[in-house]
Amino acid sequence: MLRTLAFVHGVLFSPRTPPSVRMSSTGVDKKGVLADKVALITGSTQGIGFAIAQRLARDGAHVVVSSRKQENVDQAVALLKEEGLIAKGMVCHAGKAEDRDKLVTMVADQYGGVDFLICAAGVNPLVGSTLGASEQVWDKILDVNVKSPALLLAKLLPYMEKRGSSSVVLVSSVTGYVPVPKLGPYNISKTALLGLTKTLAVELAPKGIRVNCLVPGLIKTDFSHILHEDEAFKKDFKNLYGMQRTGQPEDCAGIVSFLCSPDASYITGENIIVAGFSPKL
Ligand SMILES: NC(=O)c1ccc[n+]([C@@H]2O[C@H](COP(=O)([O-])OP(=O)(O)OC[C@H]3O[C@@H](n4cnc5c(N)ncnc54)[C@H](O)[C@@H]3O)[C@@H](O)[C@H]2O)c1
Repeated sequence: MLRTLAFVHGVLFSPRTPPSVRMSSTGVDKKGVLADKVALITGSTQGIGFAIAQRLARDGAHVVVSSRKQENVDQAVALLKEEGLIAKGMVCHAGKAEDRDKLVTMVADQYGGVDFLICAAGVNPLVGSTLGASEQVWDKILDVNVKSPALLLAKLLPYMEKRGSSSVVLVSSVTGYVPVPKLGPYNISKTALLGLTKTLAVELAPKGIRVNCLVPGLIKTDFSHILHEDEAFKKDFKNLYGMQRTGQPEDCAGIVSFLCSPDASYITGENIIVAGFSPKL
């Protein structure tokens, strides 16, 4: 007699598999596809970064969350631990070299390095004309959004190449494909990340490190609150692209877990759009 089988993210369960085998009393999926792996996620105390950290931890990884303020780091770690997940945290302003160095030292001391690096930290200090942007604005956007993933990865590289199956996920935006007016330097930084993904994927492939890119569309977070408060924009957006719901941070998390998992072991250099539409069409 045929039994119904469920395939859950690389693990096959029959309906008779007791839930305790899948999920321990602590909430961590001990047999999770990312079990015993270590993931470092920048900009991860809320929004998309937090949803990714939570998902990777639910899939078995030890996660290290970070952002600019200690209280936010503490709160995010506490939330993850409340769920029985394995999490640590450290303050890291992604644009500051000394903060990046401290983070690298911490993960090297505690875990001997990391298997996965997810760069979710991103800023946009300007709504206005591209050519009206000050040099300070350009520097801030390019420092945090574009340079910091490359500089952090450079420091982590000696540890990541030893792990054997490392994965990096950069976080771009559909504005990198389809520029949103008045967000010029931000749009440009997100296009640069598509290029950074391609270049690093080729450069790091011989070292066994895969580099892919998450490309979110409009996702409901504090970062995008101005757009969500604009009812006319949201109506046009829904009419134009069809999906009648708003993207949530969790919509971006499963794909990152997949990109880190062995199921994606032959996938590198890809930009994967999670936007409710495809700007490539
Ligand atoms: N929300 C969207 O619609 C959307 C769409 C496309 C791309 N993105 C990208 O997704 C990423 C996450 O955005 P979000 O919407 O989750 O924002 P969010 O504001 O909800 O969360 C951003 C997180 O990054 C942290 N952060 C901000 N600046 C930082 C810095 N300099 N160093 C370290 N941490 C920093 C914040 O403290 C917070 O934890 C960003 O790179 C953003 O560009 C967001």
